[in-house]
Amino acid sequence: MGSNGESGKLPFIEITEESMNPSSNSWLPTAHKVRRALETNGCFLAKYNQLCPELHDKMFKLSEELFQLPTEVKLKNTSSILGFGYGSNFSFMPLVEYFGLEGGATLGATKEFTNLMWPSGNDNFCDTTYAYSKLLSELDHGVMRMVFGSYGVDNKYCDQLLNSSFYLMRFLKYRTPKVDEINLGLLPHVDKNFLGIIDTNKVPGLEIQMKDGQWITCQPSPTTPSTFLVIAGEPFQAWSNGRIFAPLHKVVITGTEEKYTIALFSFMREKIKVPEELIYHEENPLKFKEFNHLDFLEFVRSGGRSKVPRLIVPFCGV
Ligand SMILES: O=C(O)CCC(=O)C(=O)O
Ligand SMILES: [Fe+2]
Repeated sequence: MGSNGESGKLPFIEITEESMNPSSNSWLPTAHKVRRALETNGCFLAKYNQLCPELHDKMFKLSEELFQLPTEVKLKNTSSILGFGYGSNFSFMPLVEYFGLEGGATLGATKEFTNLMWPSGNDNFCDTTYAYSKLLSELDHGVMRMVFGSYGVDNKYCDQLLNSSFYLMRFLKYRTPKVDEINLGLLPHVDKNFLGIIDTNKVPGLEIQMKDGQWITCQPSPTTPSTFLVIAGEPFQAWSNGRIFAPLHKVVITGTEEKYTIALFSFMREKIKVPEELIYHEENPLKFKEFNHLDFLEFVRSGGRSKVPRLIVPFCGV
């Protein structure tokens, strides 16, 4: 994904191996940029060369193979958590179809998913998916460490939270609309994960609403490979006492080509609690009570709330 046209508005930040190392000179300046971007609009484009274009291409080819499996096989991908398994044929957004690899970026869960989809094995899918998701998870954790560090939050607290994280790797495919069919790929929503890393094939369609209300298109650019969208979800907003913005976004399919997306979403097992460093009792009092991330997902699922875009304030706002 890259920037051009309207998506020029998204900051573009280079995250190198060196700048991900907290003892390097470039770490803190990069951390401040990352934090400012997430506070301003809740997302930015990360140029991350550790994940090379060859691995990206290989992963997207395998994703096409995954979507070619028979429906009865696809339906075996289930989960007790809303949106974590296989989904398709939604009347309100008919173009999208997706799989969820729960426990993404771990070899065990990747093997389990592969064996469920290909009972006779598919080592190429398993090895590539694991290598790819591992690199994306390092970017995800690297970005979180930067935000925590930029706020001056105690490292111990940061480690405790990050060590409790787990991932959902989601594979999405959007077919093109038939005549007279709506072109909405994904309803406008705000993510319920902590942080997300999004990769796409060359087909555009992701639109994000900036804090000022303007919608921008996130345009994949052939001239900037190894570029990924980093996007904050509502739990990160609560953790930061409201300083990180979690943007509304949707997918609209206008062209004649199918869009494929691969996303890695992080979730926390440890309670999410605003760090002391982010509460100034007079001017910036506590705005969110501590909460359990999985309880938040259950709150979203229950009571017919799943189409309400913003739910963190009703869930744990003070
Ligand atoms: O396909 C995309 O670009 C967006 C996916 C997304 O927003 C999601 O899965 O929450
Ligand atoms: Fe999303």
